[in-house]
Amino acid sequence: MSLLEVNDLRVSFARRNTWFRSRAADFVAVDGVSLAVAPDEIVGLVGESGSGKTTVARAIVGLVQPVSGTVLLDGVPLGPVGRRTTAQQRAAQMVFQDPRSSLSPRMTVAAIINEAWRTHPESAPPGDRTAALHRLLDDVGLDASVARHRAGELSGGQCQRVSIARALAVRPRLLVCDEAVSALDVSVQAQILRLLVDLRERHHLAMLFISHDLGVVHQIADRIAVMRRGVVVEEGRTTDVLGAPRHEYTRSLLDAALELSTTDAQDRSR
Ligand SMILES: Nc1ncnc2c1ncn2[C@@H]1O[C@H](COP(=O)(O)OP(=O)(O)OP(=O)(O)O)[C@@H](O)[C@H]1O
Repeated sequence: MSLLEVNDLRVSFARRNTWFRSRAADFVAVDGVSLAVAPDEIVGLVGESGSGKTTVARAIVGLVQPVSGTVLLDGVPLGPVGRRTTAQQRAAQMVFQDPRSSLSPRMTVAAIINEAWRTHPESAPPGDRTAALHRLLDDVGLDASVARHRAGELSGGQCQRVSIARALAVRPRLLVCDEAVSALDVSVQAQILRLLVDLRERHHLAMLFISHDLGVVHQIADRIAVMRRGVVVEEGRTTDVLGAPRHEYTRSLLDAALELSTTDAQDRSR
């Protein structure tokens, strides 16, 4: 059985007609998306900017209310936004693109993790929290001394490790990573990707990994779903989708990625 199942999800946003100060027809950002993620599986969600990837992610974790469709975790439908149980809120955690803006720069790393435990006390470790905090930091490849630092003093890669630790602190089943490595240098990107693959194995985590970068998704995803204008146009095993794309849009994304990497290589050789 799938851990996450999204069925026929539809999300729209109200639009205003500024000329007549009236309400225009709603804009449909996600138009009947279905996808599934098995336990321990990493599914990549790709597509160009504005295709609706983040909106799908936000609907899964309960940050936006869909017009219709269902999101099931372990076969259980998740409630509407604001009415999910705490266990449901914990189960799917999101890791955002820009770790510097998703962490409060003045808070220490210890305070950030403790806040997650305060929000979800049922996931807080019994006994010595300092030891648990250090284990958590070790889990994401950070030294225990980082606990005392404020988020604003850390590098982008360290901040993203802290964001991942904060998500792990509440013992989720699914990580929804939205462009989680896009703001990082290529070498740091590779380290964070390795960490995510590692965590999947150690914690039996499933992941929905959203990225516009096919190269990155190729490195991490078992399966890929390709979104265009609110619709999934193609999905399958990563090697199949990227090796022999069936949809013209996937082919155009691949061509664009190839062109970009050729230009990069030429720039580097100059
Ligand atoms: N809160 C909102 N109100 C109005 N329109 C929105 C809102 N959130 C998203 N949209 C619109 O929905 C569409 C899909 O946006 P979304 O952020 O999901 O795409 P995306 O594929 O994640 O793109 P990007 O990678 O640039 O974030 C876009 O046209 C966007 O402008």
